[in-house]
Amino acid sequence: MSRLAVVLFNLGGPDSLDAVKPFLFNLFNDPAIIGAPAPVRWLLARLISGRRAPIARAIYEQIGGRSPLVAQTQAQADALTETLTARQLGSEVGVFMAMRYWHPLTREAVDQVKAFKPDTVVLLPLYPQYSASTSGSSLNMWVKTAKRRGLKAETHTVCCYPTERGFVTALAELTRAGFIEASAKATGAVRPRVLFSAHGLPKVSIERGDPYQSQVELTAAAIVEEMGLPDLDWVVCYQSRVGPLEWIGPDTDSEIERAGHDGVPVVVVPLAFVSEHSETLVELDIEYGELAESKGVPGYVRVPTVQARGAFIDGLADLVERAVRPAEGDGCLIEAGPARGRLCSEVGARVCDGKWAQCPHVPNKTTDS
Ligand SMILES: C=CC1=C(C)c2cc3[nH]c(cc4nc(cc5[nH]c(cc1n2)c(C)c5CCC(=O)O)C(CCC(=O)O)=C4C)c(C)c3C=C
Ligand SMILES: [Fe+2]
Ligand SMILES: [Fe+2]
Repeated sequence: MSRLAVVLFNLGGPDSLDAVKPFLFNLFNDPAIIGAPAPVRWLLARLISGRRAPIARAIYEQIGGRSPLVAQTQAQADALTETLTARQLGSEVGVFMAMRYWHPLTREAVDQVKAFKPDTVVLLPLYPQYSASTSGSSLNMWVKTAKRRGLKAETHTVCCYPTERGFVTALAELTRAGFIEASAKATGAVRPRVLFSAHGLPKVSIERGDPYQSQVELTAAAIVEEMGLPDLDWVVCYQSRVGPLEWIGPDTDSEIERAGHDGVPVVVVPLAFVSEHSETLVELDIEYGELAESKGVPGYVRVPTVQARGAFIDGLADLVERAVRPAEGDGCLIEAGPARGRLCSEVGARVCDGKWAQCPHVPNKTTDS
């Protein structure tokens, strides 16, 4: 049996108030976030991070001066190590974290993986829906850094898993509990409305073919189906708009206002995050909670993220297993790009040489319409 390294991709988060500005600089200096050429991007990143830092520091002050994202990702890594070891997927299994914008950064993860001397590496984004600005950015950074630092091993990449069974089951269970809680706050025959809230994206990214929005919609529909409640009132909406560009909608805050107007309680489900951080603990819990109150929404329940719930971790383990041992008929062949001829599983695609190949199982809004 061989040595298996699994690398979890995530965004990272500031571990102190002093780290907020350099974290933001790294974020805005990412070509997947600001597409300008290097020197211009560097200047813009300096400028925007300097301007945004006091606002962002005030946000992180409300959650103890740091993001809990890395600690929660570590808990996921520990749980996944246990599950994969129990499944005997390798003679030794190591699960590592590669954060895009703050420690442990990709270069630290590459060095740790290299020291582990793996035979096989599986790259596993903690973003269920693929976007070039998240999974794509992490993957590009990994490929570049691994090459530069001399990490050589057979590598498989999971692109995305918007309808992965364990992920959907875990979120459906949490949403059902939130729905019951919100129902208790409703009067008469009024039923709560479910707001599936995802991090937004500039419209132009979708127009260029980013499958993120269509995958977010797939996740929402899968959760609704799994919940099995007849005539459920639900909508997909988008939070966390930043910058001057036009972003996809509807906005989560306008959906909260609409619920106030309609007099229905809301159940807010973050479906593009798998851990807690500023966007859930501050934006959803505090800012939107206050907005709901001021708009007369009769009840506001925010569903927790899946974190290290058993069903989700089992789902991640299934993805790793299928990446290293694709079963006969498990997927289909990727038809274009450098990954041509490779298998893709039903819940994700393989990526080869750092290039994204569209999984034919995942509808892409812009190419389908
Ligand atoms: C699905 C996840 C995410 C997508 C897609 C995404 C795109 C995206 N984000 C920005 C700008 C910012 N994001 C910030 C924080 C942040 N973003 C995500 C996830 C996605 N971003 C998370 C989980 C977090 C929180 C990190 C933490 O607290 O640990 C921030 C910084 C926070 C702030 O200043 O408010 C910015 C800025 C863009 C421009 C973008 C798509 C192009
Ligand atoms: Fe973001
Ligand atoms: Fe496929």
